[in-house]
Amino acid sequence: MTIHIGAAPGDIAETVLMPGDPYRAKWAAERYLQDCRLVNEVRGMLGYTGTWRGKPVTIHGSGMGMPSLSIYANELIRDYGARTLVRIGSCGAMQDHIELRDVIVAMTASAVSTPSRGIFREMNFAPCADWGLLRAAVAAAEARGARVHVGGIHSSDVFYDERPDLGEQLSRHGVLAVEMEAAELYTVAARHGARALAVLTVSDHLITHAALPSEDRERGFGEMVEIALEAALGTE
Ligand SMILES: O=P(O)(O)O[C@H]1O[C@H](CO)[C@@H](O)[C@H]1O
Ligand SMILES: O=c1cc[nH]c(=O)[nH]1
Repeated sequence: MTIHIGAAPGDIAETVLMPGDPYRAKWAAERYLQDCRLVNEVRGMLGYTGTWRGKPVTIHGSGMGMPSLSIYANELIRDYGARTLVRIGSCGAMQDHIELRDVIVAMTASAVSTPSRGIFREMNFAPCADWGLLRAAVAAAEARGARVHVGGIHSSDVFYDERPDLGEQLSRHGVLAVEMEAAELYTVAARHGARALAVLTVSDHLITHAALPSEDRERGFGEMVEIALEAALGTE
């Protein structure tokens, strides 16, 4: 057990899928895993471990925002031995050609700051995805005919953005979408020699203001989960 995870040693698989929403973790675990059991519910941050195609996998919530994700990623890697962490999240599209429910695979994540920012002092560290996971996720997405976009995203500290000028500059520089965790996930994973990737589903559009309801954000993103499972486990 750690401060924030009640799982016993050995209860967490080396491969962990991490949605922000703990109820998306429950939905995905019950839908996709065999022999799935609850391994954590401290603070309501649900985590489940089971198997997918016979391979062990944990699906564990990260909470919203990088400080929350950072706690879980650190404990999962350092205390439970997680080696592959794939975020399965929602995001807001920042380009005209992207549509609701499209899948985004994040090569890199720009951020004003991350909980790891202090380590780098004057350096602007560039958090990046694990290449093998990224390649496998894109292959899985293309094989199923998903509408998939691969590129940079923005990991924001805020959902309600008071700096539209910043988003405009990022859109202008080709950033595909905004979410709130990937930059710290990539940074923590890199620090500990683990593999990380974010596979996201577009839940709302910052240009058109189209948006999906919260029920879809909890239970409507099966394609993303399947792509993440295939990327993390299908190639091992
Ligand atoms: O759907 P999840 O994975 O929570 O991700 C996105 O949704 C939350 C904001 O509504 C933030 O956590 C953001 O990153
Ligand atoms: O962080 C997020 C997630 C979805 N949509 C947004 O606009 N921001």
